[in-house]
Amino acid sequence: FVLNKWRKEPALDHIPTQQFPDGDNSRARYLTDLRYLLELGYRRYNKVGKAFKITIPIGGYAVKYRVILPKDHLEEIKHLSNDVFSWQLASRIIFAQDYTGAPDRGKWSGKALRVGIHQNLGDITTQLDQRIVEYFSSHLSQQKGSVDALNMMSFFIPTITYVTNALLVDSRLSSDPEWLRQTANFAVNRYGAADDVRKWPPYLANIVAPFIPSVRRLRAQREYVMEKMKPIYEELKASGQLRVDDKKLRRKGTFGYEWLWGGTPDDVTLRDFSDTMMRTMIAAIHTTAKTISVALIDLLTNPEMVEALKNEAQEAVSPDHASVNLDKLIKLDCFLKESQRLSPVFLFTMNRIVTQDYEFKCSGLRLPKGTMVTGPAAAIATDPDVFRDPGTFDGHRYYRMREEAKDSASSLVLGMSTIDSLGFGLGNQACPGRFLAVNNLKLMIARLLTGWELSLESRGREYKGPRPVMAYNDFSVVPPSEYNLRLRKL
Ligand code: HEM
Repeated sequence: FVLNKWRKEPALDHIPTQQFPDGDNSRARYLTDLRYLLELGYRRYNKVGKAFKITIPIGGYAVKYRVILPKDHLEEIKHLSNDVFSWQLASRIIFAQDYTGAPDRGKWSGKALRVGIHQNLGDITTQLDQRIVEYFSSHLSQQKGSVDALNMMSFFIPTITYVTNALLVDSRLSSDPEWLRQTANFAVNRYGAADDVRKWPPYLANIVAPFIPSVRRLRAQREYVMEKMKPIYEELKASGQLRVDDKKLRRKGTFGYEWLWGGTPDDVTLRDFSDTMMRTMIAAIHTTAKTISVALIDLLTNPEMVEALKNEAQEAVSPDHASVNLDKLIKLDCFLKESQRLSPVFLFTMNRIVTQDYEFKCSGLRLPKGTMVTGPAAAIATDPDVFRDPGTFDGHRYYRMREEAKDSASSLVLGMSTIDSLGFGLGNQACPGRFLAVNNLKLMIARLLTGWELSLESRGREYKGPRPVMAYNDFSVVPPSEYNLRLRKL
């Protein structure tokens, strides 16, 4: 069986392998130093138009290599359909879904989410702001001069869980503490279950999986979501909204489940609908929490930026504090873009599995069916031919770039994906929730900057040192937990 499995591995001998030059290619090295490996391969191969591959030394993956594509190859595949370069299949492998039982991606869900967010973004932003204010008011000290010190991920995960839930599902669920606890846990469990499964060789993983505690929890959570979504699903089905011919009207709604519903196929099942809700939460919560935690560390280790962003935020918040004009938060947008450039949540994005043999038009490179490809997001973002002094954090970098290139300034905003800015992926399978994420991030930071004096704390003392380099576990950033956010109420 093992030999058979090996033989089925797509033949990739024509693509060079990048390894760590000192010969330590262990699992531990891969998990902690992947950024370096990708940068080496990017400079050596991608920069001269060649693809390279890296071994994935983690058991349980159904593929052995990741093929990292140069920019022109990524441009070629960015609009190819999910049926040819499939994110759905890639995520099945990355999260060892066949073993863990994590929910699969519905074919319609990305588009439904993207269109729903696009059509409702104004209302979404108003709701987000109200929920953020509400959450901060009830979870942070309100007395002038009082001080809170918070572990960022421990604070922002529940904040974003609450805010996202209040937007996606109505108060039946968003006011239920058990639902909030479970939704905050999905993402951790999905990664944890995949890691636990991969400790076993693939031929044993299927037998062992049902006994692994994290897998059992994930499977139980999936059933829990379905049970909780059932009344909502039945209500939506009975409402006959899917029979409304005008697609625009179908996708209008106060809550995410309504506009998502508008984009579902007519025969969507309860399983598919509840899996989509679960996957949306998984995709939304930890990514946004990591991004804001990293950004606040970047901000508070660059004191000159704090003043600039605070002044801008004060201009953007209305005199009665009732609303925030996001169009005025240009410097904040540029700052967040720089933070994402240097410490993206994912080292690579555009993970896809090729579903048929494919030959690139731009180079003639052949990829056999079943190959996993990806785009070197972090390496491109630190390429000196693209960014001057790329290793330095420069909070005004994108502001200057936008001033210098007025015609293309719109492509430099945080939510826009381009080949040099792959933090949210690229093309028709790029993150469908990114404009919501961007507005959420800006609102949270603007509200924090105008309501509190912010600083960093390390080991109980104010931290005034340099910006720390962010660590990665496998391909995902780990905001350093030794820095707490200190807030003094203004
Ligand atoms: C700063 C926060 C976020 C980051 C950095 C991020 C990043 C990404 C990336 C890189 C992808 C894969 C795209 C590709 O490979 O081309 C993705 C997919 C996705 N994102 Fe986001 N995202 C964020 C927030 C959100 C939010 C708030 C939502 C929902 C409201 C969301 C929903 C999704 C969904 C549904 C997918 C497709 C994944 C799937 O179906 O498995 N994301 N995101």
